[in-house]
Amino acid sequence: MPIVIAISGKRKSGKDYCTNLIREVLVQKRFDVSVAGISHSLKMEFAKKHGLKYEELLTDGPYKELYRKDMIQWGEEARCKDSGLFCRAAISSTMDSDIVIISDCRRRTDYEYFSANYRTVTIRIETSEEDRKQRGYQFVEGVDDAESECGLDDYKFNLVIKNQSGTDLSQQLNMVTEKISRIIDKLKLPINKE
Ligand SMILES: Nc1ncnc2c1ncn2[C@@H]1O[C@H](COP(=O)(O)OP(=O)(O)OP(=O)(O)O)[C@@H](O)[C@H]1O
Repeated sequence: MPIVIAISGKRKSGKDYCTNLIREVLVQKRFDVSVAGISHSLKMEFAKKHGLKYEELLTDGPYKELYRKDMIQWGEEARCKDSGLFCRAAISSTMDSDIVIISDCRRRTDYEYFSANYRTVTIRIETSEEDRKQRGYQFVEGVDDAESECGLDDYKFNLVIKNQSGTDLSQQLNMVTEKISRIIDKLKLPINKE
């Protein structure tokens, strides 16, 4: 069963950017690492259920816009019935990996699902509002004040990565690999044999 690194952060905090860096440093340490996304699994399930084009739903083009409202509503209803549904779907195809990075946790129920089912390390990506704006962020009412953006604001994360200008990321990435290596040693997991 994989170890889960559950990443969260505000829009444009750099979740994808840091996910890639974390994946790279762990691959360098010879771990078998997969990356999965909860929003991708929602889109996949929505596409299957409604006979739509999954790949097109991943883009920011007009196709996605056509279905955006229905997809959000369907996702909320499905989550109400089963809060772990999209988390389960996201990780299901990566079970053979040593480590799975979930790049887009947004809700307490996401962290609850992974923590209840996997050895999970929660990582928050933090950045300044100024940096987010430079990366294209603009406040949108109903989005940036919604549960999906604010639900984890007060969560006690295992690690916090400061991904903002003037901050060195390499030292922080070392903290991640050290934490993961300690967990693997402690659990005596039969991985990373050289
Ligand atoms: N430390 C950094 N140095 C340079 N560019 C960065 C850094 N962090 C993020 N970026 C850039 O900022 C943009 C937003 O980052 P990213 O897509 O990783 O954010 P996100 O949190 O995943 O966003 P969203 O919530 O919208 O999916 C990207 O173009 C990314 O390359």
